[in-house]
Amino acid sequence: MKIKHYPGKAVDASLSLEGTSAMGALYEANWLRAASPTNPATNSKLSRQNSTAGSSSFLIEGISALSKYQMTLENIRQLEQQTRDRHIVSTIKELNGYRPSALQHHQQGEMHNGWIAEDQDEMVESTEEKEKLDGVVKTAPAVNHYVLDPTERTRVPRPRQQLSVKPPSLRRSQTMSQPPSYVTLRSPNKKPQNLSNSSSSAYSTFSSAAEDSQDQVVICQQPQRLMAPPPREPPPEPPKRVVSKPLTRSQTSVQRYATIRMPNQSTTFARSIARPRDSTASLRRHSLEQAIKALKLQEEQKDTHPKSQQQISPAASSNGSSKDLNGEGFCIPRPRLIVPVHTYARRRRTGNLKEQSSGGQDEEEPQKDGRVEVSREGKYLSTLSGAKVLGELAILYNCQRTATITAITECNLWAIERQCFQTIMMRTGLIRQAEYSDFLKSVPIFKDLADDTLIKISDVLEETHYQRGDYIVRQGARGDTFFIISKGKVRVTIKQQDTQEEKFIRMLGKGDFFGEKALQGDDLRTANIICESADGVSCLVIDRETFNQLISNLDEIKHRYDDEGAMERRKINEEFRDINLTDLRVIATLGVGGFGRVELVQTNGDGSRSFALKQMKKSQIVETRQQQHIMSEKEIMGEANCQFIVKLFKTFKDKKYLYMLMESCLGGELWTILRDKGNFDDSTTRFYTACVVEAFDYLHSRNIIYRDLKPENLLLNERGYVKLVDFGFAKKLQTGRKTWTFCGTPEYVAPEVILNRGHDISADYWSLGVLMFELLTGTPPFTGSDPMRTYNIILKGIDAIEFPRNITRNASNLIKKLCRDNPAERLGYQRGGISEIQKHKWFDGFYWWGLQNCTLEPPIKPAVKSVVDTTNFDDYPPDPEGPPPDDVTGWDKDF
Ligand SMILES: Nc1ncnc2c1ncn2[C@@H]1O[C@H](COP(=O)(O)OP(=O)(O)OP(=O)(O)O)[C@@H](O)[C@H]1O
Ligand SMILES: Nc1nc2c(ncn2[C@@H]2O[C@@H]3COP(=O)(O)O[C@H]3[C@H]2O)c(=O)[nH]1
Ligand SMILES: Nc1nc2c(ncn2[C@@H]2O[C@@H]3COP(=O)(O)O[C@H]3[C@H]2O)c(=O)[nH]1
Repeated sequence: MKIKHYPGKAVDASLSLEGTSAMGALYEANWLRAASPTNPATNSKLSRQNSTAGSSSFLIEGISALSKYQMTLENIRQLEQQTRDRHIVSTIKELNGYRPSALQHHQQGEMHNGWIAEDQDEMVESTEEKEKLDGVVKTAPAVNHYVLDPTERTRVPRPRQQLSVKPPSLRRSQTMSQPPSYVTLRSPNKKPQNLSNSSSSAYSTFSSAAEDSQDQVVICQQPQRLMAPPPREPPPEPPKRVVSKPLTRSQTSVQRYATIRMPNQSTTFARSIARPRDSTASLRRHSLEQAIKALKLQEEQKDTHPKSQQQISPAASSNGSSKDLNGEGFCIPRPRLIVPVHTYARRRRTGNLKEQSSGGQDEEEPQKDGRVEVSREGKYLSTLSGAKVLGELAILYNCQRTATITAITECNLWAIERQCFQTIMMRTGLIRQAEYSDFLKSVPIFKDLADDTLIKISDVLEETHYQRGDYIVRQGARGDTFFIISKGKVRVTIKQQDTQEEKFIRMLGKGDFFGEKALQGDDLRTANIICESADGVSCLVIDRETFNQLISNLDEIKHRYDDEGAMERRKINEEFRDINLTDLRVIATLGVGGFGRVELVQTNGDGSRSFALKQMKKSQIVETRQQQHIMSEKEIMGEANCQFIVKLFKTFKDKKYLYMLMESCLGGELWTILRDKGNFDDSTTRFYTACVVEAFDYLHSRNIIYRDLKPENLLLNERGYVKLVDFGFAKKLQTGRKTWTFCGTPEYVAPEVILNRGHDISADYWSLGVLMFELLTGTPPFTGSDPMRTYNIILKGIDAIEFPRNITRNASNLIKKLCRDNPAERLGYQRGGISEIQKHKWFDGFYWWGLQNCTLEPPIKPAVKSVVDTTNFDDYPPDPEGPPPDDVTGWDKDF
């Protein structure tokens, strides 16, 4: 569920429980008045002209309707549970004004007059709508309105992150000290409020609307402010009104009922104006119509079993619910309904309202159900008849009537008073919340969650229903929701890459969940979920925000549907679960990085293996504002399960350092070998480049950008295979999104990074071209005496670079295709993806399969005599700086 914000007052969304006792008294008074034969309201003529129905018939009907309604409150609830239409359910839920969270939002909202939230900007699509909302913002107090939006929307690109600066390295300027041009990207400014476009029409509560003059009975009337009314004859004198001044909020419903029974009157409740979208409106209407149908059904049943009819006294029905929600003696107040019947006279339709919908049969049609016509701004919208609900929008949004309803035949309408309606919603909502909590508690993965967490979840979840064969989730689609199956079975399938056929994976049933992967990853669904049960599937749906806050940390959720690789990875990590820092013994230093040293270590009890322990000074990470990068490094390396990426087994921390325990690669850095050899031949370069292509394939298919390719970050294992290390700049991107962090190594950085145009995985293909060039020649193609000069050379492009003769034509062709100025033109980034690189002529005959299975013989076999042999590494003197200061600020709590 997403939170959408509507201007206006959130009265409907914020009914507090304390209010119910006062409300109870009000209802009681209303009930008595409605039931009393001397009630002036009931004595007044019904809207049917010259009706002989009279007050007594109305009264009788009113009382019996009242008791029936009280009996059928539960019906509404049952309807909510039974209905298969997900819109109905979500809508009814949406109507519930009971949520404590909604109340809080409302209270906050009231302090924020005149705002439009970002979400709202997204929601309002047309300028016209925006303008109207702007107007609303000015005139109406703020409201928080909760809307389930089933469409999974796109996100706004993240603003550029802070300039990333890593400390200088020993050998190469590893990261840019300053970008050449630094442009701070800000979040898009919030739309300025258009205060001049006020929509606060001084709309009279009982304005005698234009339609009044047209011999029509207007039941609800839309304010006329949006359209200049056509010139008309002056309206005839309106009939004398029972209530002549506008109602205020505190006035009782009895007074309002008195007014609504006025014949030939338009009845509207003037409040702040907020115009809900029509789609939402129609959803709501639909749900209420279903509710009324259920009421009717029950009534019919009662008619056929008259003995079962009981008249419920207000005292007996007013308080107490069948369900004690919390077991603490709290009873949900049972709302009392005042259901007077309003009769509206049938009138001939006039004006510009569309005729054809009724097929001109109005005159002849029997009067059985009654029909009304809906129009807006003078334009015909629809004709409603029999068990349809209308007038709910003004109540829900506390706004002026959004359409005009005109009786076109004789109609009997049942009216539910605002507060009563709200109470029904509150009550049914609370009952449902309790049911959801109970259900969640019965689901094993949630059983250990705290009660208040379960309540929070039940508070926001939405129930949806699907028919057999429906794709609940489609692989590749964007996803923003998490599902728990409450009824039925679904089938999980995954499209095969080669055949595109859907492979059956598993069945999921009641209590199972799905949809977590898109929320944890890059938004995209990784499998299809198809409704399997003949009688449909019901799911409880949770929005991303709630998922992240309350559920995502559950281990079971994270790993239930791990693919093979992830499972294997987890097993590996399990192995290291019990290893502590104190169990590790330092053998020698393997390297020095930006934040500290990398030591070769062994565990105390096991001399057969060795590990690399990267030790990073916390104070230095904070100084250079690299906290986020370090967290990302841990996450990406800790999850990666690729033989071309160094594995991270465990992390530790103390007051001064963060530690990463990794697999050790004792063949040394590719940089060292390159330095010693000067340059590599074509085939050696091909092997190492291919290893990187494999690593990139793994990362890019997960939408992870690496951003720090260079020979220093390529380590050889004892066999001579190359692995990517140092994921300090790696980042998981949202699909289709770019990132703006200025980072990398000057010689390897792509032009769009320098120009701060936003970059993505295509920047890695650029650096792959640079790597090829450096491996083949010993020097990167773009090399200046300082980073600024280097950037200038990069911006001149690869075509300005002279290729030495030892670079073959195919190699130079591939380098040029990788180092295209335009990221979209780079090989690997186009339709064929990374396979385009693998298929390039330069790789002709390369044994990719052998590489992937590690059966291919590497070109250089490093000399590694034992698991503690560090001869392939340079010698490093002890750290001259000594230990860093403590950092106990806690930023690293998740490390
Ligand atoms: N798993 C490992 N096995 C062997 N040596 C390693 C390993 N990890 C790192 N090293 C050595 O330590 C050096 C520094 O490691 P790394 O690049 O991860 O640190 P860093 O602080 O991120 O460095 P940089 O400043 O280059 O970004 C590497 O270049 C390499 O020589
Ligand atoms: N805005 C709108 N209201 C409609 C439509 N069809 C029926 N209605 C009903 O007309 C009612 C007019 O009063 P409300 O705005 O309270 O609630 C409105 C709806 O219940 C429609 O297409 N648009
Ligand atoms: N990728 C994957 N998803 C699965 C599997 N079994 C169940 N699922 C669920 O299918 C869901 C499809 O949408 P998501 O990718 O969001 O989350 C996925 C998982 O919750 C499986 O074996 N692999």
